[in-house]
Amino acid sequence: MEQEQQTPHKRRVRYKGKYPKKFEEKYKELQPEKYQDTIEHVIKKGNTPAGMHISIMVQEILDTLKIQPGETGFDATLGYGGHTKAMLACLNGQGHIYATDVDPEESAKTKKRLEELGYGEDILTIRLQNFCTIDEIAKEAGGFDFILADLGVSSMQIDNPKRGFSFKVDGPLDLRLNQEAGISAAERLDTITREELAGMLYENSDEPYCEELAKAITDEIRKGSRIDTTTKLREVIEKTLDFLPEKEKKDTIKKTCQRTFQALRIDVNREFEVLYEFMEKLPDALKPGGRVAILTFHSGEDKLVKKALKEGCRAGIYADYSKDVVRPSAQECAQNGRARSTKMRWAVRA
Ligand SMILES: C[S@@+](CC[C@H](N)C(=O)[O-])C[C@H]1O[C@@H](n2cnc3c(N)ncnc32)[C@H](O)[C@@H]1O
Repeated sequence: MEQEQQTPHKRRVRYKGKYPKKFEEKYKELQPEKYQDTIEHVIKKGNTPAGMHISIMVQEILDTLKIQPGETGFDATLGYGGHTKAMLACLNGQGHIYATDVDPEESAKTKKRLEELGYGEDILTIRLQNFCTIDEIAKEAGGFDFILADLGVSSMQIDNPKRGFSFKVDGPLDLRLNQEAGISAAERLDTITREELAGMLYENSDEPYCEELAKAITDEIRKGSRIDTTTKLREVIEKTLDFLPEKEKKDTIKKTCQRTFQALRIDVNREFEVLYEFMEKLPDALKPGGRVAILTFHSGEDKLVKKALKEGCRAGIYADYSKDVVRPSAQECAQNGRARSTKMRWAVRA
């Protein structure tokens, strides 16, 4: 008799209560191919399934970029690949998209996912590279007919506690888009001066309590207590703002946590520097008549993009650009809370 193949039994992830709460416990959401019903249910409730990213303003981007079969495009921020997939569909099998991301962990998963959908190297080239190297990629591609940049972080990165992006869950205070390069936010705090930290909080996220926070954080570190987890940083913020009246304390602490984490993320990933470089190189990467759409998520990014496009248009580099910002619909914001802060700007190369 043939021996029956023994596959080791894998125990279901254990969690307290009726539904899993922690990222790593959400085993159904983390296997979307197997649990499609769960994914649909989570999205319908206005949430993003663990390990997934819901692409923002997809239709508005496609309307702006007007992609035609045979064209060559660049997706500067691959992420989960939702926008890339929608743009690839417009090519209808003819043309090519180049895409970059600096996150080795997530871009490997996205590459595999898109390959399984039939988007191989013949139509899609994925590079683990910073989008500020757009000039090198444009040279290889012979210029682009369309370019998309959906700035910031993906939901997979925010929700994974090991990445340290969220003050809501405990994890190492890392905040790097690429955990294999550079230094973590905890390491950055180890040696930062009070003045430098106050400046960073103010410049990167307009933090009104930048002075108080910079003092509290650097005092804590000087006492020998490293701030190396998301919880420790949140606790210092809570203690520093404890003087606030009860009725505004909770909300202000939440907003201060958001701004502080954002400021550190911008710093460790040099987000303003690389965005500035990208905007400088953008005109030469676009073919005449080529179109670009850029999604930003905070005022610092938006100001930088707006200024570059406006000056470019004045100088005759762009034939047209978005005078007003384009926002996601109320319906999209209701379905996906993470879309609420999105602003889209576009331009057409002269
Ligand atoms: C908002 S997500 C993009 C989501 C994507 N559009 C989608 O539909 O799934 C932003 C992505 O850009 C990547 N990223 C951020 N800054 C980058 C940079 N300077 N160069 C390359 N990738 C970057 C992040 O790692 C993240 O995966």
